[in-house]
Amino acid sequence: MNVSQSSAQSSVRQQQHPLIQQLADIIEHTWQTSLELSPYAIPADLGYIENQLEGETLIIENECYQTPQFRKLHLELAKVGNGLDILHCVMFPNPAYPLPLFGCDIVGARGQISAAIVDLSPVQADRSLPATYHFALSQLPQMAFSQPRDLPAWGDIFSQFCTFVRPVDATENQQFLDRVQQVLQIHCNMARETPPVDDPQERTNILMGQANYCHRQQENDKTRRVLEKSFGSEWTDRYMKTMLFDAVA
Ligand SMILES: C=CC1=C(C)C(=O)N/C1=C\C1=NC(=C\c2[nH]c(/C=C3\NC(=O)C(CC)=C3C)c(C)c2CCC(=O)O)/C(CCC(=O)O)=C1C
Repeated sequence: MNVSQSSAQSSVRQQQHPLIQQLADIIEHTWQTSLELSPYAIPADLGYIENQLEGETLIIENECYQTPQFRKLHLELAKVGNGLDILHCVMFPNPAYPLPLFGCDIVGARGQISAAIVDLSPVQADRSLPATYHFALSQLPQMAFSQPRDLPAWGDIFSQFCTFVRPVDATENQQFLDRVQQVLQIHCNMARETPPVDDPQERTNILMGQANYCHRQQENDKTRRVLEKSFGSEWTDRYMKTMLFDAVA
């Protein structure tokens, strides 16, 4: 099933910022070529969402898969009116695997990306990444971004390797794209090589780490406000808890 081609052809990404289009294609291509994808059923009303409010159309497109190592791969593209373009991506490991959480968020307004973040976030209680990841990420080439951004308080869930920037030109857009591709490829390669854990306590620790990540991400009021404006707080709360950041614990 060549999903990436079909989804790339008929996707909202054609109406979004080029960096978001390229990132969505790269993420899909890397998943297709590095992981054994299976379908992941999402509620029929949440696959493609279009909402008109005060003349402004909000379009959300969700794509989900699963693999032996990942209970959910989620790629979401959203377009708010003709102003806001968003790419959201989270890879939730199967809690039997001691793997970090890959997360990526790109927000663009009127042709300028204002927030671009990519991270492999630890689930360990001491906030450390597995040594193999730490080594691989520390080997990545240093990148210079002229406008690094400060993380909000809930951003203590991100690792020391987190890239959070406002890319200012085509060179920095390309650098960010390269970084996402490098991080994603490391993650897919590591995931394939990582055996599941048997120890019940270790599995509990993984579940707790994922739950913490999801609960902290739900503190992002920038996301909440955009969704609430179109769908109200009750819908938004359910959406953030069941589609964007659904903890299994
Ligand atoms: C892996 C990390 C990560 C993941 C997975 C994630 O979902 N968010 C993540 C991070 C993150 N996002 C941020 C900001 C914004 N997010 C949105 C909106 C949406 N983002 C979405 O995914 C969706 C659902 C489609 C919507 C609607 C807007 C509008 C902004 C403001 C843009 C700006 O400041 O220039 C910030 C800065 C928060 C701050 O400074 O307080 C961080 C750290």
